Amino acid sequence: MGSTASVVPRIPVISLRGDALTEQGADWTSACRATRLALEEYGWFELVYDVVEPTEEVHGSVHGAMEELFSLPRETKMRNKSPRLAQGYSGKNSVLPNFEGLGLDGVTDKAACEAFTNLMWPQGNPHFSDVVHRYGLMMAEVQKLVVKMVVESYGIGKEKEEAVANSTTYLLRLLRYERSPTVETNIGLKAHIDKSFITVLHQNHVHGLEVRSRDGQWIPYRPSSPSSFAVLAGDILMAWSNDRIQSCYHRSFIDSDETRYVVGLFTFVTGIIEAPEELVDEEHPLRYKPFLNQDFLDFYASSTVPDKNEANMVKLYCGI
Ligand SMILES: O=C(O)CCC(=O)C(=O)O
Ligand SMILES: [Fe+2]
Repeated sequence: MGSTASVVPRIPVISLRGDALTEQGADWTSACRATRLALEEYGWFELVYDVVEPTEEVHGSVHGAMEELFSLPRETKMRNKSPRLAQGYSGKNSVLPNFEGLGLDGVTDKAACEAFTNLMWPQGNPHFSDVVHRYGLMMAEVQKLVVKMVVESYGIGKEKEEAVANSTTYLLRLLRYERSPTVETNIGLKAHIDKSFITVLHQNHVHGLEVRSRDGQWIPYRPSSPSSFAVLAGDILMAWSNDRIQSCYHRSFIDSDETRYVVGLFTFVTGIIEAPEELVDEEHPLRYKPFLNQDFLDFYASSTVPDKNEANMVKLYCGI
């Protein structure tokens, strides 16, 4: 029997295949409960989503598309401009020397994928547009499934799930990590909390993500299969759940000589964020005033609090 003193906490792994994917399936209820508990206790989990075939081809196609995208000249990538947080082109600068990212808002909409593609390849690149659109749709399905499981496990009315689903926006971020030869640091992204509702991440075979546990230990993410997604709770989910779910604090590194590619789906909600009444009771009094996701993002962007990555920004914005 080993001591538990220095044991790194395990990450919850939830596998969705076969029966567990359908409401009628025998495992559905336990999968819903496991998902909710993982988000409540850890703020994230690994989801093995074994429903897309052939696995290697589906995921490999998007990594190939990213390779093609990031090999474009910097001036081309910089055409993807946005005043919004994390939506334009970022990285390969003194703040983020080992990182590069491009945002594609509205990825579930084919026209948005085409517009992004045409910005990068004015002569057109239907293959890229198609691959990214299909991958975005799949990730959106993953996100919807997670919302459905959480809502069901809390016993919240179906119309609330629909309300969330109908007002969700889908920002796809394509991320690339490569050790810069001119800097000492191996940091990819400094520790932070996503300002999203939910973040879904898929990486190639190169590791780098770490998530902080409640007792302050950094847990390295080592996906157990190529079909694994990391599902992270963002600040908006924390507020919506009335603090039952905690948003998760994470960071990334690049230690490898190989390039690390990550596809991230960051979802946001356009309507008013307000905890469902089922999540408010004597033991859990209302913790946040109703607010708009975009207003919170604007507040975050303009805030001058000393370390806004560490601070509980949503509490600061509308906590009761
Ligand atoms: O590189 C990763 O796995 C995480 C990326 C991330 O945290 C972000 O883009 O917000
Ligand atoms: Fe993040």
